[in-house]
Order: sequence, then C-alpha cells, then structure tokens
Amino acid sequence: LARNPPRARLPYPLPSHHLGRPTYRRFASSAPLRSPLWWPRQAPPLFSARAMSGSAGSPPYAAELAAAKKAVALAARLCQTVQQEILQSDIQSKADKSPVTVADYVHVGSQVLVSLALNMEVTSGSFSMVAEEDSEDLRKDSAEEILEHITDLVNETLAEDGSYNITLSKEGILSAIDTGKSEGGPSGRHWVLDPIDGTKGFLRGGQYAIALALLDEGKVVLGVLGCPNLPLASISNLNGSSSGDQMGALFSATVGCGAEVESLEGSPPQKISVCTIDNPVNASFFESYEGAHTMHDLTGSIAEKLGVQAPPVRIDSQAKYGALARGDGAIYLRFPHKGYKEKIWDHAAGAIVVTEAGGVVTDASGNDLDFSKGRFLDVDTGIIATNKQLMPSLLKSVQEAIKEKSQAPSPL
Ligand SMILES: Nc1ncnc2c1ncn2[C@@H]1O[C@H](COP(=O)(O)O)[C@@H](O)[C@H]1OP(=O)(O)O
Ligand SMILES: [Mg+2]
Ligand SMILES: [Mg+2]
Ligand SMILES: [Mg+2]
Repeated sequence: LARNPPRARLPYPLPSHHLGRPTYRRFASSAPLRSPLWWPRQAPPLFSARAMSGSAGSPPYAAELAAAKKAVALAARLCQTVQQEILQSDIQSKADKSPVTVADYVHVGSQVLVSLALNMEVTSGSFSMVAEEDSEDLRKDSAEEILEHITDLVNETLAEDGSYNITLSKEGILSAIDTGKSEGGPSGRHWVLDPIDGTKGFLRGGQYAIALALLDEGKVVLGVLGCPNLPLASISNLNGSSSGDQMGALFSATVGCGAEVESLEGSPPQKISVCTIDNPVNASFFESYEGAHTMHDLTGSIAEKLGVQAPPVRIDSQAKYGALARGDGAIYLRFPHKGYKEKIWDHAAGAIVVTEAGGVVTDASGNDLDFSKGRFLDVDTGIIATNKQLMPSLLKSVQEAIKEKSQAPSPL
C-alpha cells in the first residue's frame, strides 16, 4: 500500500497555495494548465522508491537506497535539460553571461530536488545533509531573476516526473538548499551530496555526476552515482565511446551488498566488479580531464614506475569511480595541487561503489578515507583506487614518486 506523502515533515514550508496544481511558466504559451491527475507525462516517473521501502526481510538500508536512486535520477533529469539548453545556445561564449551563473543554477536545482525527494521518501528519523551549495548568493537582491528561473526549472522537472504533487515557492527553494548545511561528523546519519560533480565537464558537454551517499556513525553505508553522459555499457576502448548506445549510468552500492549499475530510467540492476588485471603493463589509469586538477609530473612518474604503458584516460568527475568499479579501467589517480582540500561529497559515493565492487580506495599512505571528520577529508597527498591485486605495487610506486618529487630541486 502506498503511503501518503509525508508533507508535514518537510524541513521547509510549503504554503498550501503552493501545493496542488503546478504552474508551467516556460510551457505556458504552448500548453494550457491541466490537472496533474491526467497530465500526460512526457516520461514515466523514475523508480518507485516508496513501493520498495520497509518490506520485512529487505537488505539493510533498502529504503534509503531506493530513495537515493530516485533522488539522483530526478536531479539528473534537471541536469540533462539544462545541459542540452547550454549546448544548444552559445551561452558560454557570450561575454555578458558568466557560465558560473549557469553552473550555479543547475547546482541549486539539483540539490533542491535531491533534498525534496529524500524528504518525501524517507520518513523515519531526522534529516541531515552535508551538501556543496548554500543559499547565500541566491538571497541577494541581484539574484532575484535567477532564483525565479531556478524555481521554474525545479517545478517543471517535478511536474514532468509526476511523482510528487508539489510546487515550490522561491522561499521553499531557498529553504530546501539550506537543508544541506549539516557538518556531518562521526555520529548519527547524514546524507552527503555533490549536486553536480565535475562542473567543468558539465559545462563542456562532457562527463559529470550527481553523487549522493549516506553516512551512518561516520561510515559510508550507501552511495549512488548518476552519470547522465556515461554509456550504460562498458567503455570498451577507453575513449569514452562504448559498444552499446544507451547513455546514462546509475551506479549504486550498499555496504556488504556489492555494487550495481542500471540505467537512469531504472532498468534491471546488474552486479559490477572491478577488473582482475594483475600486471600493470596491461593496466590503464583514469585521471581528471581538467589539467589544472592534477599534478601531472607526479601521476606521470607513478605510471612510469608502475610500468603502465597506456596513456591516461581523462574523464571528469566521480564518473571515474563508476567506470573503475565496472572494470572499464584499472587505476584511478587523484593528485590535486598542494593546498587543495578534498571535500567528503567528492568521494563518498564513488568510494563505496568501488569498494563494494571489490576495489580498494586509500590515500597516498594507504590509509582508508575517513568520512567522519566533517565536511573535509584529511588525506595524505592524494587518493588512489584500484583492485586488490594491483594495490600493493601501486602504493609502492606512489610512495616512491612522492619521495622523489619532494627531493627534487624546486624550480626557481
Ligand atoms: N583545483 C582543483 N583541483 C582539484 N579538484 C578540483 C579543483 N577545483 C574543483 N575541483 C573539484 O574536482 C572535482 C572534479 O573532479 P575531476 O577533476 O576529477 O573532474 C569536483 O569535485 C570539482 O568540484 P565541482 O564538484 O564543483 O565540479
Ligand atoms: Mg565535486
Ligand atoms: Mg559540485
Ligand atoms: Mg563546485
């Protein structure tokens, strides 16, 4: 039996006149307002989280996982709409329109939808979320127009999906963003969200991810990675093209239950596992697409010491963790420049997807990542991920390369 949506529990007010019939601002000229009850949906609702929750004997965190998948798929829908709009217009080349603004509104829209869906689907316990965005800039007078645009975008996405009979006001949007202000930490449950990971990739039309994880008592217990531009089938030739032609992959993992991939529309999940390569000569490695995000002298030296022959495969965002988890590549090296502080939302979902697929994720000293310390991760130098066979030699090469780099005379 479907439960009634628990509206009263939402941490942000939804005044009664905002509930009920949605308004379709952008489509107003072409489509008359219709009752949502018989609104012909352009696409079917994504997943059915509530139908799966709470059944006796279900695996741990089953309801939370279903809710997280639904939230990520809903946010991905908004991101895809905006990315198409960006790529169809010449928004990035217009001097008077900063791409940062576009990036901002899609981040906010994505974060609002994830918060809303989680609150609608998970009704037990209190709600806490550690997320990248806050509402500070959007509360400025100069942001009035953009806030209106975000509000329309969110409401249009909700109406198209059709799962929730809700329209958010501008104030509702601001409050929903601020549900992501939690500091996380070692106790209780906290959702961890990067509403768009790989902003540069998103703006370029490349890879990006919506990354959502759940922390329970300081440990990541589930993760969902939505990658709208990653082929569902394996990237066989490692150039980003694949044998299948279906686009969009949703990776998920629950602690102790393995990792899976399915389409963003909810095809039957398939178990995934990291590759079984044990000879570095046959291994390939992923790193950031953005040159400025990586110390290439170091990653080049690591690859050389290890004996990797293939050139690096450069992909934006946590899509790298997803690709690694299903064996598209063997190694992920993340070595940002000195002084860059890693955030938990940039690794929580990706790391559990890889570890549940049989891989290992550590910092450069071989320490597990500790997600219990608040919004930041305290890592030594960088993050590495690979399978169990390659990890010992990878770690050795990493440590040798770091030592060499620190002993090299610094450029004047
Ligand atoms: N200078 C930087 N060095 C490393 N990573 C960065 C830097 N600036 C932003 N990032 C973040 O790197 C991640 C992108 O990963 P990748 O470099 O692997 O594509 C994102 O979390 C991105 O933030 P954001 O979430 O805003 O995109
Ligand atoms: Mg990020
Ligand atoms: Mg981000
Ligand atoms: Mg950012």
